[in-house]
Amino acid sequence: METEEYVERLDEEFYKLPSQTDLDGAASGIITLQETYLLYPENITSGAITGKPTFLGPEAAYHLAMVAKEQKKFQHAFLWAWEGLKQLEQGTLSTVTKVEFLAVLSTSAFEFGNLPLAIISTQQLVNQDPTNEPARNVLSTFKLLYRVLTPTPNRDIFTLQPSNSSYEALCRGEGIKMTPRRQRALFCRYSTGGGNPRLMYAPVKEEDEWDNPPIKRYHDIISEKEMATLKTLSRPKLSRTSVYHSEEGSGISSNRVSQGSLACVSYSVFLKDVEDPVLARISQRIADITGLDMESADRLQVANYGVGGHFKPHTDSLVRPRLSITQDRIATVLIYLSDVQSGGATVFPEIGAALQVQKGSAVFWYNLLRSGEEDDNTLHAGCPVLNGSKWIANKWIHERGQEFRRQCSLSAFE
Ligand SMILES: O=C(O)CCC(=O)C(=O)O
Ligand SMILES: [Fe+2]
Repeated sequence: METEEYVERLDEEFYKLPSQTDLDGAASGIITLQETYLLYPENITSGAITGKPTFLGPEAAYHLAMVAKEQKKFQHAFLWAWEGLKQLEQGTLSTVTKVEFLAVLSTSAFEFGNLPLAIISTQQLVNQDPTNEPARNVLSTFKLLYRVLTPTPNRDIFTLQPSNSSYEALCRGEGIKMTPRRQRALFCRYSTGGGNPRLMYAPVKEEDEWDNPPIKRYHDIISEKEMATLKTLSRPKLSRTSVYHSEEGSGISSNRVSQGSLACVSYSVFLKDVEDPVLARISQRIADITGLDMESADRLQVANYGVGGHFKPHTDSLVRPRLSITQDRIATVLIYLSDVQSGGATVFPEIGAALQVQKGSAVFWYNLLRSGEEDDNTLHAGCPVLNGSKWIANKWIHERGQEFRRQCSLSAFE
């Protein structure tokens, strides 16, 4: 092959390779996972994500450290630089030098609030590179600070501390606020949707997931074949998720994280009922089970999250401004179209609930109180997927048409 032709071919292939944005997105996704699930670099390399050891060499460690530093996550920056340095010392060849790692250790230890470690790292940096004038200056500044500052306990940079976000705790399975007494009042039953003829012969398995606000789970409400059809219909149309934001207008939001990367995505699509008989069937099934009218509901939204993909705490109701004549999203039906090896639960930080991903089941709750007010307790989030691929489908049911199906209340608290 002629050189020119070869170069042309390379150009053609080049766009398929991950871009810098992809790599930064992947790194950012890994750091999100580390924060949420309290993972150290060695957990990542020994297989927390894929289930088998993942080789991340010194270059990857350095990239992760730099991305973490840029996001002011200095502990993670330190730990990744430490990991990279360890690999160099074990003899792994690398284009990143010891000096570069020591520089990251020095700044991140200082920014994190561990001055002695910052001094040790900078001292080593100067030892490695005695001509490095800026490093020598930094070292004397650190030493001076050490002498003049009132001693405070050094923050332990080697131990990850959980943040005080109840969303992240719930994702790790901590802080679930259910008491045994309340638990005893949660039941499973076969439901006919209040005597719906279509469910008389084939009642659905209904389980109380939560009491207040009530959250129900319906098991086996969609077949393997139907789930496969939804995925097949969605795949060619999936695009980065956009979320409505009253302040920002409609647009791609970082709320549901895509990061534009290969490794860390949430893609979604709305499917019309006319697209396939499966969609009309699902709408009908939801109507039968919930007893609500589907006329004003949104189209079915199918979404897929890759590793690191998540959806930050939000409510599904639109409330202000009430945009559509079909009024607000009175209720949500969230169908799980896949299992997830690890991570990805749906959590409710205000009430301390965590719903596990369970393929073929759907969860249902009201976003609005009977008074029409938004129920703040329905704030919820999709936890980052740690291992696997998560598929869901959302049906948002609107107020219009439910006037005779769900009684209103004059009390603001019901
Ligand atoms: O992914 C989840 O578990 C939650 C998704 C969600 O809340 C939404 O799509 O509105
Ligand atoms: Fe939601």
